Amino acid sequence: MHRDLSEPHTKGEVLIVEDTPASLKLLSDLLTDAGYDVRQAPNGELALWTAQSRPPELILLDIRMPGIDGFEVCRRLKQSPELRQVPVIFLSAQHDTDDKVRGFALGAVDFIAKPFQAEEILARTDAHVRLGRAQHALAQERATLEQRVAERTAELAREIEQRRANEEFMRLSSQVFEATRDAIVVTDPEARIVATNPAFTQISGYSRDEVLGKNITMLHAGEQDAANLAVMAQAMGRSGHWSGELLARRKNGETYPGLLSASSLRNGAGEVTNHVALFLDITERKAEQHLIDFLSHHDALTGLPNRLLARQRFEQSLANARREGRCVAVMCLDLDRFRSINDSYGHEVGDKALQVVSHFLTDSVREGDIVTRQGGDEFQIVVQDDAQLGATMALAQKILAGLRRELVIDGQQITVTASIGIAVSPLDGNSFDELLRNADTALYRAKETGRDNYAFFTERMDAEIRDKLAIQSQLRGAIARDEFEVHYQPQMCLRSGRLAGAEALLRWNNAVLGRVPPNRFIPLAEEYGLVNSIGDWVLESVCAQIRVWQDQGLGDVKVSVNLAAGQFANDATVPYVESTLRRYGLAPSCLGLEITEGTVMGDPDKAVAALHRLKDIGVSISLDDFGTGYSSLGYLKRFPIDTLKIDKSFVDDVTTSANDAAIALSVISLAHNLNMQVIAEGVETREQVQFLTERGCDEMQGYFFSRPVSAGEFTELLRERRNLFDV
Ligand SMILES: Nc1nc2c(ncn2[C@@H]2O[C@@H]3COP(=O)(O)O[C@H]4[C@@H](O)[C@H](n5cnc6c(=O)[nH]c(N)nc65)O[C@@H]4COP(=O)(O)O[C@H]3[C@H]2O)c(=O)[nH]1
Repeated sequence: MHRDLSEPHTKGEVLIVEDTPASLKLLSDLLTDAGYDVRQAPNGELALWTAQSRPPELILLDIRMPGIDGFEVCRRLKQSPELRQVPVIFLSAQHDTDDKVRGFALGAVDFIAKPFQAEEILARTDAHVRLGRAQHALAQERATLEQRVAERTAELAREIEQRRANEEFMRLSSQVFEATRDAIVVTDPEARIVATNPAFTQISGYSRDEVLGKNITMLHAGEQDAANLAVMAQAMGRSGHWSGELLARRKNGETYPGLLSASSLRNGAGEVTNHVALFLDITERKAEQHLIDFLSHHDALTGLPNRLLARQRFEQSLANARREGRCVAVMCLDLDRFRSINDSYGHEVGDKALQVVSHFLTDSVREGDIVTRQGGDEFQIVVQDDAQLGATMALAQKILAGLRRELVIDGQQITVTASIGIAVSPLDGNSFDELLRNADTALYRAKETGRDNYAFFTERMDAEIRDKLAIQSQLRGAIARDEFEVHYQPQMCLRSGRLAGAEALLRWNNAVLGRVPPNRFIPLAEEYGLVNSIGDWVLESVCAQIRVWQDQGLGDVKVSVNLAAGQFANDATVPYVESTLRRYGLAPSCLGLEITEGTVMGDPDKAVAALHRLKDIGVSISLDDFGTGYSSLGYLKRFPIDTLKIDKSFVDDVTTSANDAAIALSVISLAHNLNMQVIAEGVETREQVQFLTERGCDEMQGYFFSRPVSAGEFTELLRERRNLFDV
């Protein structure tokens, strides 16, 4: 309820408290006339109420009044916070000193003695109103000042708090810079190093002083990782930030993978002031990652690839195999009665056995083959092979034989056998899962047939392969066991009607396999590398037999011997033929060599040279199966061949098929044009004989004249000089 005195519009507002109406009027009129705003109160209670309702600037207070007197009014005024400052002038009798003392004690500012003197009243009123106003203004100014001081103090306190917070932040930043495990490198805009932290020294091996002022690229691995560095430089130029992996180099020259986060700092004008690089040595993290990758792709017990990785590699193998026209075989291998190993020796030994087996398998396969384990005692092997599946079979046998040998684990001997199921792509499927499923089916068959065994998924293949395997194992000892015999098929000269010679045909009679036709075992002998020793044996037998016939006076019989592709390609064949003829004292004209069209056309240039070497010995050469392949006439001219042999397949229908007749005829005229002889094989009927005779064929052989017969029977033929045309 303070009045606003900033712009006083009266001389002052005065409350006059006087119980004597005449005095009250006198004072009131006097002051009103003097320009004061006057309020009146005739007793103490009203005085307090009036003052309370709006504080005056001055109170003229009579002391003696009925009810509460002036002293009490003054005392109460001084107790009121709103009115305490209002100056009080007591109105009292002239000489009452006690009143004055008491009045001043209560806070009065002055006394006006009765009877009133107008000038005194006006002077004192004026003085105290002015004084009050001055004091009020002073108080207001002080309050404003105090408020400003308080505001400034608060502002300063805030500034101090802000500065303290900044300092705390700086202290924290510097602690972070010092204590962080990330290396921090700060450079100027030209990438020259201006600051580093201790982690940088720890990671790179460089002290701060060693790198200050140097270009930050000195910390990079260089050439090996140039591409990444270029990517980073580009990103920094574009966006001012890059994070990723870089290969860094330590002071000792060692490189290490770092995880880097680089940023450019800019000033208010947007210019780059610094670059900051944070990086971590992630060598260990990488190693852990590799381990995790390894474990997620490998079996933890054996370290072999797991199904996931095996499938990936299988896909590659299959793609390669398709490109090269090869096969991919998938084997499922299961250790027989493995549970009993666990039961008898404990799981620890069982685990070790699995590890030993996995090493053994890994050592047994060829590079590029894949061995995997998919838990338990089951292993899978992916084998790259050709259509003959020789490598697959050899591997299966090698594994079975190798495992059969006793394994030594922790000093204990453990016998392990295995069963193997095999499926082959493309015949048995083209996906890893399908082949595994089929190999698994084959595995059950291998187990059913007595374990320690292998089986193919396709039964036909299984039978074929078993058959091949049996031939292979029997063929090895066939010469030693004297199981071979040479039969001779007469070859007739059509002009003279006489026996011109014979073709030597090999016969194999094996105790286990019985009679095996040469068409079956010769290609396998080629495959297993046995054809040279067998061929040598045939040549030796034939030469020995010719020697016998000559010694028996049965004439110069000319015998044609079949030369296998392996023999033809073998450099040792020519010297062997030569030395054998010499050993038996035979003229080379006694011997003919039959080479198939397929053999010479494989590599015709090489064949020309090889044929010349044979021809130089003096033996005659005939080209077998002529017409079945694709002989180039150009080469035929260059081959030093004596005789073309019309294949049985043309002879068969020579009298019934115009085509075959035309072919036979062409072969005959071609041979004659090239100064070669013609012999037809597989002649079975009189009509064929007649047809070929009429067309000028020189010689013939076939069941019409005689089947291939033993040396003994052929000796009889020679001796009797039987006319075979009359059969
Ligand atoms: N149906 C029928 N067949 C007839 C007739 N006349 C002959 N043959 C058979 O036809 C084959 C002819 O022999 P090749 O074309 O040289 O074909 C031979 C030859 O390529 C190969 N061979 C036989 N002996 C040897 C040998 O000592 N060394 C080599 N490298 N290969 C041999 O085995 C093949 C088959 O020989 P073989 O089974 O003895 O079969 C022989 C023979 O027994 C006939 O009128 N009708």
